[in-house]
Amino acid sequence: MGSARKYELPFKLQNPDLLHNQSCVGGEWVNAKSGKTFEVVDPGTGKAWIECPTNNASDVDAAVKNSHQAFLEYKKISPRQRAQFLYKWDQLIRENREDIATILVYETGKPRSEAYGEIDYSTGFTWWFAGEAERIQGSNFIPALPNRRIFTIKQPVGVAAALVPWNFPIAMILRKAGAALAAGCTMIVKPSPETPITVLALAHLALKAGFPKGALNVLTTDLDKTPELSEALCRHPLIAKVTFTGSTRVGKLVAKICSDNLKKVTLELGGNCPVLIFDDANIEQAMSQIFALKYRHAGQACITANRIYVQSGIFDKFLEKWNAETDKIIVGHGSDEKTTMGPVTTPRGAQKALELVEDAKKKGAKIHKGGNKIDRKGGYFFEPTVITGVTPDMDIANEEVFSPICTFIKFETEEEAVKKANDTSMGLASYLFTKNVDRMWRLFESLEAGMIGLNTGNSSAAESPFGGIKQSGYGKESGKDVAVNEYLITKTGTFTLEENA
Ligand SMILES: O=CCCC(=O)O
Repeated sequence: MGSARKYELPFKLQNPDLLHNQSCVGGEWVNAKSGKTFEVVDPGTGKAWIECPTNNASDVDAAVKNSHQAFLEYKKISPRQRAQFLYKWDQLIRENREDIATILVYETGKPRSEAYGEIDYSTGFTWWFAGEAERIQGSNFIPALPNRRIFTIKQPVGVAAALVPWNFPIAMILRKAGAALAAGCTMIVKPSPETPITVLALAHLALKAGFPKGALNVLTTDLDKTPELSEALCRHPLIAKVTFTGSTRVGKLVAKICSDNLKKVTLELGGNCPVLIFDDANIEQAMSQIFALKYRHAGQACITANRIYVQSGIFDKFLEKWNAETDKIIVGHGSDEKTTMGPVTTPRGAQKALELVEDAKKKGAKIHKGGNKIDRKGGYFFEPTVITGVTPDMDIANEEVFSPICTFIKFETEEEAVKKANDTSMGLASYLFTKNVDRMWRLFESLEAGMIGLNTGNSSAAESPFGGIKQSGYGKESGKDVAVNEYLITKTGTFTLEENA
C-alpha cells in the first residue's frame, strides 16, 4: 500500500498483501511523476475508499521502456515455462478468490455471487492460455518450384498495451494478458479509473507466480487523463500491439491513432445485441437464459440483451412471466448476500438510463416496471425496468442501454425478426430461441453478429472465440489459436535445397 491511509477501507481482506494502490512498473509499486492521485469509489454508496496514481502522458515512456526490456528477456523463455507461470498465476487467483471477489464488489458494485462468477469465468482464461502456450506452431510446405522448402515460424509481436473497461475487470484482463503472456509478449495495462485495484491485485499475483518483473505492468489514471495516457501508449514506438475493449466511438479513435504506425489492433466494441424468441421456443428455457443475461451486472455487459423480440403468439405470456420474475429482484449493495442486482457502476450510467427512459416515455413507450433511479445511501442504483411500445425513433431503440432496462418488441414472422435484429451498425452477439432446427440453422447463418447464442444466453467461454463484426470491432479473444495469434507474427522462411552436394 502506498501513502498514509486517508480513507477507511469498507472491508477486510484475508490476504491484505493483495491490496495495492500504486502503479506497477518493473515489479515496483510507483506513484505518478506529478504525485497526483484520484479516488476509487464504491458504486453502492458513492463513497471513495482508496486512491490511485493519476499518471499522464509523461509517465508512459519509462513504463513502456521497462515493458520492452522485460520483453527482450521474456520472449526467450520456453513455452513450457510460460505455461507454468500461467498455471501458477491461475492457482494463486483461485486461492485468493474471496478477496478478489470483495474488491470486485466494491469497485464494480456487482453482487458477490456475480463477482465469484466473474472470477470463475476468468480463471478459464489463465487455464486455457496456459495450454495454448505450448501449442503455438508454424508450418512447412513443399512448394511448386523444385528444390524449394517453405516454412513459417510464429514469434511474439512485442509489447502489447491493453486498454480495459470496468464492467468485467478481471475477465477482460485475463482474457487479454493470458493470450499475450502465452504468446511471449509482455503487456502494459491501463485499467479503467473505476477498477484499478482488482487489476493491481492481479499484477501482484503475477509477480508471485514467477512472471519476470515488467512482464505485466499497470499504469492507472483518472477519467480526465485517460485519453492522453491511452494515446501516448498507442503512439509509443515500442508498443507493437494494442487491444481495446470499450465503446465503438473510442475504438475508432484507437484504430485511427494506431493506423499512423500500422500497429496490430484488436477491438471489442459496443453490442446492441438482439434476442429473438419464437412461438415454438421452450419459454422456461428462454426466460431463464435471457433473464440471467439481461440482468447480469445490472445490464452492463457488451453482450447483454439490448432488444428482446418476442413472436406474437407468446408475447403476452412471456412478458407476464418476465414482469413477475423482475418483481423478485432484490436491488442492494453487492456485499449484502440477499442482493441479486447491484447498482450501476457510474453515476453517468444511472443518468443515461434515466434519459433513455424519459425519451422513450415522451415518444409513447409503455413503462411496465421501474424507470427511475433509486435514492439509497448515495449509491448509483437504477430500478429493473421493463418497456414495450418501443419505436425506431426512440434513443433506446438505437443505443446500447448498458443498464437494467429491458425492451420488448413484438414480431410476426421470421423474416421481419431477422430484418429488425440486423438493423443496426453493431454486430457483437445475437441470440435466438426456437425448437425448429431448420430455422435455427437459417438464423445462425443470417444473423449479422460475431457470436450467436442458440437456445442459450451465455456463450462466453475461454475455449470459444469472442469477438464481433460490423462496428462491434475486429479480432478475436479466447478460443483455440485465434486469440494467441493476435499477439504473434508469422515469419516465412524459404530454403533452396542442394540435392547433389
Ligand atoms: O462486456 C463484455 C464482456 C462480457 C463477456 O466476456 O461475457
